[in-house]
Amino acid sequence: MDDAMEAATGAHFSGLRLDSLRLSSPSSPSDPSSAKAFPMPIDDSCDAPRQPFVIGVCGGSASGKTTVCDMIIQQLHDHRVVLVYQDSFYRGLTAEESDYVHDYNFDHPDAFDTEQLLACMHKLKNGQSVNVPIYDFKNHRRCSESFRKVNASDVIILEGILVFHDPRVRGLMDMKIFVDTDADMRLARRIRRDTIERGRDVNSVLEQYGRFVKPAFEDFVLPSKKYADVIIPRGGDNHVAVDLIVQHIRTKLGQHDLCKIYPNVYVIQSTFQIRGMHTLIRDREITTPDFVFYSDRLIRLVVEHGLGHLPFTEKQVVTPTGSVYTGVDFCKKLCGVSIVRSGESMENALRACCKGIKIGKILIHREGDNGKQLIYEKLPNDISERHVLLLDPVLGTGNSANQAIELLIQKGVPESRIIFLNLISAPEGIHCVCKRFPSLKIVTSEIDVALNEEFRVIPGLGEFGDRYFGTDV
Ligand SMILES: Nc1ncnc2c1ncn2[C@@H]1O[C@H](COP(=O)(O)OP(=O)(O)O)[C@@H](O)[C@H]1O
Ligand SMILES: Nc1ccn([C@@H]2O[C@H](COP(=O)(O)O)[C@@H](O)[C@H]2O)c(=O)n1
Repeated sequence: MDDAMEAATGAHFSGLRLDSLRLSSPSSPSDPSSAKAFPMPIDDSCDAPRQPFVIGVCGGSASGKTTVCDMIIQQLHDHRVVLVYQDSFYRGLTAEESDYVHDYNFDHPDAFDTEQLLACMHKLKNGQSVNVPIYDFKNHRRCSESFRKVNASDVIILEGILVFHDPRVRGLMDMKIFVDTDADMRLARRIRRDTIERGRDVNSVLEQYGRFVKPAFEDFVLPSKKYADVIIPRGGDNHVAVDLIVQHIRTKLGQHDLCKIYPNVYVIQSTFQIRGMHTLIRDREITTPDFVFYSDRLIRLVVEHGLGHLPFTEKQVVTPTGSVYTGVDFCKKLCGVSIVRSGESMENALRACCKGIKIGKILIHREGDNGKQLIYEKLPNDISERHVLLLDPVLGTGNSANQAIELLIQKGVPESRIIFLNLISAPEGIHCVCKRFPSLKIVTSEIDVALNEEFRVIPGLGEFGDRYFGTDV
């Protein structure tokens, strides 16, 4: 069988939920003595709390801003998203203004309390919850007794006709969307909405539209369209545009800071399913069979993603319908190398994906307390001609990984042909490996917070090998 490989490659993602850095559960021992051999500078920025991703959604009245926001929120169901309406920050009318409400311009920037909006947005960006006023369109007043509590989140969407007008508000946004809907459509929707929901009659809607809404749209809203990163024609009817925006947000959310520093670090896209499996294997109460079951599932995902980073060539096949399907042919020259002992837990998943794959082993053995290390290896003779999938479920200090990688390079494997697969990586391990071997790829399923003073991954999952092979009595 030798190299024959039947692997299914999935699209590669580099994703991680923002809040996955803030887990808490028991930690795992790593190798303190070897850790001292490579002092590692720790980049504190990795542990800094993350800022939420802020999206501004602007457009004329009744253009479909709220509808588009609802669609985005629905599709981002596995992230915490909150919606802030600029309308909530309408100033309440004074008694005098109320007497002349038909002369009041609700579409002018001065109609909003922008200072209060800014204060709320700054708090939310800093991870604090806020009480947002509730505005009553029928009485043109704020509810004096009640507020809407908006919690800190991964994504904050700020929606309103003038959210691009003030540069300070614009400056808070990571992404700016303009909802562009025909004026006649906006007017038709506004007549329907304002008569049904906002207690107006058709005449007053038309009069307000001609006197204030249309001129303000031309003076303030339309000129702010130039600040948009994305313009959505036809608003909520444009499912393609919304899908693309959601994809982009997901990519942005998934980018761990370390993936930005080291472009060869890939974190598989986090889903509730993956978080659920991590929750189980990190739980110290889980039984060994369950630990093995869920670890195997996660390992399989990491292996599949790792295989997606191998080169492939175009291949055409004829389907049973007689048509030609243009696809790809997998890379055949590859092998696995597990770092003994815990790396052996990943071998089955690799074999299940790559039929007949050769798997070598590297054992790094500490000899007494003198810092000396012995390396035993059993590797394919022609390893220098292969792509290598290096297997170790936890990347802690990075010391054993570096020694294993060093050995592979000595054997003639180019650094760029090594893909290091693991379930959990500590930032220190990533720094250690990526600084020394910048063209090697790391594929992992979660990046943890840090190593503690005993060089254990925090929150981690304990000693993986012992838990997997049931030797943790
Ligand atoms: N694509 C659409 N098709 C039909 N009705 C729509 C569509 N988009 C919005 N509406 C309706 O138009 C009105 C205004 O939409 P909304 O999303 O609230 O606009 P905005 O937030 O820009 O004022 C609402 O009553 C909404 O149900
Ligand atoms: N008391 C008020 C306050 C605002 N308006 C109108 O609301 C429009 C903005 O809200 P959208 O949901 O349509 O974006 C704006 O054009 C104001 O004219 C109002 O009529 N009465």
